[in-house]
Amino acid sequence: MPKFIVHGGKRLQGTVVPNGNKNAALPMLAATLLTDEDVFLENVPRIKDVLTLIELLKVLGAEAEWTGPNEVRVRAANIGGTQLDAGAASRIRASILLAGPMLARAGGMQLPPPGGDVIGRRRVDTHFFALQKLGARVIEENGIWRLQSDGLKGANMFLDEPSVTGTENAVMAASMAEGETVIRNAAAEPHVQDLCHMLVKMGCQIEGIGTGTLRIQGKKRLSGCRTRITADHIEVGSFIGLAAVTKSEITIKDAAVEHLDSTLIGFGRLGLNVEVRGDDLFIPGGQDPEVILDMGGHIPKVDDGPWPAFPADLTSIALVTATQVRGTILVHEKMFESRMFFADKLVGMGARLVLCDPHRVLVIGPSQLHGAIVESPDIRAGMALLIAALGAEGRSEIFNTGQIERGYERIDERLQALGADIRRADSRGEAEDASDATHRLAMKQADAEREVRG
Ligand SMILES: CC(=O)N[C@H]1[C@@H](OP(=O)(O)OP(=O)(O)OC[C@H]2O[C@@H](n3ccc(=O)[nH]c3=O)[C@H](O)[C@@H]2O)O[C@H](CO)[C@@H](O)[C@@H]1O
Ligand SMILES: C=C(OP(=O)(O)O)C(=O)O
Repeated sequence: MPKFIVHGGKRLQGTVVPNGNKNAALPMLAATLLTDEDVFLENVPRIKDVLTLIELLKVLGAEAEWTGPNEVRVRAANIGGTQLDAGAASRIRASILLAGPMLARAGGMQLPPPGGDVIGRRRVDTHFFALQKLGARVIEENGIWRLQSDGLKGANMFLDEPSVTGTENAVMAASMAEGETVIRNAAAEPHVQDLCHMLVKMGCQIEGIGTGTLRIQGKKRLSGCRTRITADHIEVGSFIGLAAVTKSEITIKDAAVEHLDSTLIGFGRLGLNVEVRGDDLFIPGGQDPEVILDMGGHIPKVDDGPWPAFPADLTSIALVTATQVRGTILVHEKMFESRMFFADKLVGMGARLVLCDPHRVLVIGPSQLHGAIVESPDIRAGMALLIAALGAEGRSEIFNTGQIERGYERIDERLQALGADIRRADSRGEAEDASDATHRLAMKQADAEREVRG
């Protein structure tokens, strides 16, 4: 099983450029199915989830190739298959994003349950509610969903919660539905906005992008387009946490600062100084941050919520950061039931904190972290543990790196470039798991394709 070996306690220094947003790349790849013309996506992160989704697009009959280190061309001229392999679909959450486009373009598909992070129950009711409102039929048979439609029709709907991927599915289906669709209580995250801007380039009319009400005029036919994925605000937040925990001076270039208000408020409560310089962030080194108390001297919290609130995906990073800040703060992750469980692993590394319940962790900092052997339970907890290891005294081993690499491209190389002592190792004699082997193969294929193209 691959692992990272880290010798922590070193100050890092340098500039890092965030990759394109994972959670935008996935729906935008799914949206390529909405047209029979070429779609070029720029700034696509070369991460495991993206490679898996490209595999699934190919199963459905699309041509897809890397046309640059981070550029993908997809042409879904002839959609052939309408059935996905359950193994591949269950490796990523985003397989469910094929539902909307396949209903719109091919009249349906058979969809196995999606995978994604094991961070608590992940309901899909909002997706099916929205698709049914647009006229789809959903039949569950032996754990597979059969989705069918004889033509989608625009509708006025209020989502029971602003589900991110649920909204994305609804928008993609509505983009080719007959007439107008209004989605109220829609999610408005930067990735939902990126997807909507792409659909507009493809010829669909959408009003209200970035708000909780989207008004979509469906089109019979959408065209190809070229579009760029915005910088990943979750990666930016992760690098802020990295700088804080390792007390390093780091510049984050092209950080899409227009999406960072709530993130900077969250890290601001942790007393961290982050300077916005144009579209870059500069985090001065050697900081000794102290929690900023609420008025009256009350204990503050970093808590998440639907956009534009502090992102749920950054709560794990906020937690590890809080272990290195003077004072007491509550980290409250309201959405997922098990995302905070990795707090125990931080305790094992020396952090002083109390896991109050599945959602709330009270952190009393700072504490001296020491190296440990740990396993990444999910993508963000994995990144938080990697950050902890880089700030800790001594040697750490982080297993299940595949989780981290679902979302962070070449993270070991990028950390090395900042001066981190991290290397990748394979424990000899141990078999790789199936998804790691597929990832390696897909990476090789992508590189070979690139070589052929010169
Ligand atoms: C591929 C992708 O884009 N994944 C993201 C997407 O997942 P995903 O789209 O699966 O997440 P949802 O927005 O559907 O909701 C996630 C969970 O939060 C709960 N919930 C949701 C909305 C709400 O207002 N209150 C609430 O408690 C839901 O019940 C659900 O259990 O959005 C999540 C929430 O930002 C992120 O963590 C994931 O990284
Ligand atoms: C939870 C996440 O991803 P996914 O929804 O793909 O599991 C994440 O990006 O933090």
